[in-house]
Amino acid sequence: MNETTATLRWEGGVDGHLMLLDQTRLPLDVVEVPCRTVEEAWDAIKRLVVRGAPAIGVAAAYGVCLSIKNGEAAVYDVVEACRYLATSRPTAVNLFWALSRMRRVAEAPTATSGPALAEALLAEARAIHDEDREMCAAMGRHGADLVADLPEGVGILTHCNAGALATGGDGSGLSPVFELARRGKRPRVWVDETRPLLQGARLTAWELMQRGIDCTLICDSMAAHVMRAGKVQAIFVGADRIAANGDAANKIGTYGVAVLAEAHGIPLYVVAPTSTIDMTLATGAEIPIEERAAEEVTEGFGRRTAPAGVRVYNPAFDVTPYRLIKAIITERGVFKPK
Ligand SMILES: CSC[C@H]1O[C@H](OP(=O)(O)O)[C@H](O)[C@@H]1O
Repeated sequence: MNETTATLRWEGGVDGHLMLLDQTRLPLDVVEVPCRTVEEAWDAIKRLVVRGAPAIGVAAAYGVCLSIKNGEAAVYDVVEACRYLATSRPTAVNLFWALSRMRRVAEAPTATSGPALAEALLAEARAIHDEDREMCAAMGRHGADLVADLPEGVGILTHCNAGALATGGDGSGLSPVFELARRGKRPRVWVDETRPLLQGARLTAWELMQRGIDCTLICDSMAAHVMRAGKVQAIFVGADRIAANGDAANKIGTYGVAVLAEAHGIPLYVVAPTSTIDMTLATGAEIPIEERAAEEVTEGFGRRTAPAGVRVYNPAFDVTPYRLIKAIITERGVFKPK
């Protein structure tokens, strides 16, 4: 399959709407779905139709623009849209960062209303999207530069999906992998399937195969064996929120990968735009961790694999302490947690 459909895009002008590549349908179907109301945008974020911290932020910014009616925007509607969209998912700080930018447009002392505010809101959402594209490219360069001395055929392990599907551009955690491939390094990627929602199996493997990059899908439980066999020289993951001390929240299972990485002397790199850094939180202990429905574990993708009524704990993220992170790669450069 060689599909190149944008993760998300705005169609039309101030009376336009948001188009999303429905990530719940991948890899079997490449389907775009429209969001024409703020409520539809909320639902798309909640159900992971669009997902990944930067992509959630960009989608929320466009979601605020869906409060525009007949080409006119009203401050009250914008503020209400921001409040509502902020309740969709709690962990990815990019969501709140993007919504605060949109709200500032409406509440600025020089703010306008009606058609002028509508144009200003759409311009801000487009700016957030364009900036994300640029950040993705920069993270790819910085990440590839950091591991430039690794040999051709370097083994890289990934967890979850931090590719183009998780951003408004060409990815965060996967961006250095794409850049290494462009530089002829022929990376060999070991893709954690990433239970329970299988973002690795469904999305990362799909993205890598789309680009002809060597990848091998493994169950999460196989990562230790693969590392011990010397098949992994570096690990790249994304992040949903990074605290001031460098602790990073990412998809559940990342902390376990980080502990395994330390045990095997393999560097683990977190790749995230600075919009993912939350300086209001001193440590990762304060990062809100989303808990999701039990059915994602007991009957993922419609097939029951656990007894009815079994108790389930389904945290969608965990926190990797900074001491297990070799470096944090952002669009502004590489930071090594002290
Ligand atoms: C580039 S951020 C990607 C980040 O988001 C994913 O979570 P979800 O799929 O639930 O949105 C995962 O934590 C990825 O690392």
